[in-house]
Amino acid sequence: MASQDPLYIGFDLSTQQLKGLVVNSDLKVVYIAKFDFDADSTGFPIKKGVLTNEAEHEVFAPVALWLQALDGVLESLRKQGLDFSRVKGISAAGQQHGSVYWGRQAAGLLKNLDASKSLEEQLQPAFSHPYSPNWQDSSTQKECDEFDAVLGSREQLAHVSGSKAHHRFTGPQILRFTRKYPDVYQQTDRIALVSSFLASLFLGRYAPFDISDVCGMNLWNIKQGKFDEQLLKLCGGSFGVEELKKKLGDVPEDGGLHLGSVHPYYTKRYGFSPDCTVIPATGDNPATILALPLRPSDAMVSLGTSTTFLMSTPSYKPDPATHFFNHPTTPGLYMFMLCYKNGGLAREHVRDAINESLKNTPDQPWANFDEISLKSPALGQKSPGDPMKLGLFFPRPEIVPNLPAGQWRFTYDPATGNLKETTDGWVAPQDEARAIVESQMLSLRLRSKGLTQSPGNGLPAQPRRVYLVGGGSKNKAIAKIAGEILGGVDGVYKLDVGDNACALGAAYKAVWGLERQPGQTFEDLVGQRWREEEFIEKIADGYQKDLFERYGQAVEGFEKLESHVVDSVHKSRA
Ligand SMILES: Nc1ncnc2c1ncn2[C@@H]1O[C@H](COP(=O)(O)OP(=O)(O)O)[C@@H](O)[C@H]1O
Ligand SMILES: O=C(CO)[C@@H](O)[C@H](O)COP(=O)(O)O
Repeated sequence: MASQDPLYIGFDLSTQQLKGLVVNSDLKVVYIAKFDFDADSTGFPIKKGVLTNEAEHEVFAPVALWLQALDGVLESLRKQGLDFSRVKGISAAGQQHGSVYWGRQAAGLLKNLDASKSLEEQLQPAFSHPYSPNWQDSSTQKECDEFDAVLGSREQLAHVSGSKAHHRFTGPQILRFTRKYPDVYQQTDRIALVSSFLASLFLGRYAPFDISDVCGMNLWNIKQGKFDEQLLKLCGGSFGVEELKKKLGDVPEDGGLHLGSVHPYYTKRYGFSPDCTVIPATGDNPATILALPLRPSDAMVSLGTSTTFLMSTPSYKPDPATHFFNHPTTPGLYMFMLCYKNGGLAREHVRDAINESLKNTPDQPWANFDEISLKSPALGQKSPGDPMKLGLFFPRPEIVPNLPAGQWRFTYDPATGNLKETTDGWVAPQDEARAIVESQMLSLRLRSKGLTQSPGNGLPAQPRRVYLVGGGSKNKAIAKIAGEILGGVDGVYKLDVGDNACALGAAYKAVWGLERQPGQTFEDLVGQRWREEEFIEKIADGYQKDLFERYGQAVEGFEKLESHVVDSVHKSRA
């Protein structure tokens, strides 16, 4: 490859870090830089990337932290030797649902960015509110009840917007914001999503929302392709629809649109070419499905701070228990998603309890967790007639199902259907290593069964392949259990850049945006350049008949268990 061939950068502004990843036109990764919020930032009292106000169930992140991180990542790429003048396109991914509140000075400050100062030094006055509500926030129950009711039912809201109301979704968050900070709302010139905020920083002016990420707001009417007037009316509250529309801006349909060139801040400070083009930034989950030419029969499980289950599908089958978004690049396709708050951090909880109980934290902190989960029998059954051990492990309030923080442990006898809430027979924390992974995977299997199909040969419905991405995809013990439960006739795979899949998807979006032929789809372009042998690795078997059937029985027990816990929690609240 000639040294002047074009390069593309994808950024990933997630919960715990900002990453920047550079690829060439052959889709090969040539540079990676990471700014870890807890470890690398200065001046923010954050933990795992966020601040919390437990009294109001609020979780939020300081926006200035992200400004510091962006200069940090660009500096790091410079130190690694990246020649920024070769970068032809930029795209990005942001943690979904988070909102950024630009104040009246923002447009001027963005336009006049001064390359002799850092972004953090000059942009702090640009925000009417210094914090971005985070996807882990659960302060909006009242607003969610209003969203679920406004179109008649939560089913109808899911039908229109792709999801029932969720605490973290931007519409309910904005409505609460109008009530908690009415003056600040009035002083807000523009509301961004984390993704469009990042694109705005590169453009030096407000960037529009992306066609996929806009579906994480409970405001976008997916079938009509526009904001829903009734939902806007509710969300704008006493300030009205027109005021809100102005703050939200337009949403272009084309995920590969050329939004404009990078601001001179980046040409002067880092040596970007003045014609480096900014392509719409999308959500971190939509970007993740762009990390490979995903087929409708494949499933992706992102094991990040959240656990998400992702599929690309031509069928729109909204349901209050799941999410549908527009596909980030391809009209006519949708992204199906499940999202769990208790993903990586909940697994870390069990990992730490195990290391503590063994009074031994190895250099590889997951070693004990992995060893124990692999030697524990499936479902805790030492012999086939034993009851199955099933549980829910939620150190934080959960989204799926909507439950407060807590731990619930059961035994289930599939022969009689008998489910018993008990800790008898459980050895804590050891039994929890396998049980927490099983619990997370059983929930995914339960909720995705409507979208999977039989791969033929009389085999039961299941994904063709399961791709693991995100920080946890390095973990082969988790991969093995995932394959046993979810199946996958072709096996369980991880991407070569497994924990950077989201930034990779954003970088591929930039390649597609700049290099596509007229009418060429993302799948076609990436499919042609994709080199499977180099880019992915099979890390575990998928479908194994006996285990798949046994876990099929466990799914039935798990479904009962969840409704039992949901009922008892709701009764105790009533
Ligand atoms: N070897 C491992 N085994 C299991 N989980 C891991 C391992 N390494 C990292 N993780 C998990 O990855 C999570 C971070 O994933 P990442 O995708 O980078 O996060 P983000 O949600 O910020 O994008 C951490 O919370 C950690 O629990
Ligand atoms: O809320 C969701 C999806 O609905 C989360 O998946 C966020 O998008 C943040 O994810 P990570 O930081 O775990 O990547």
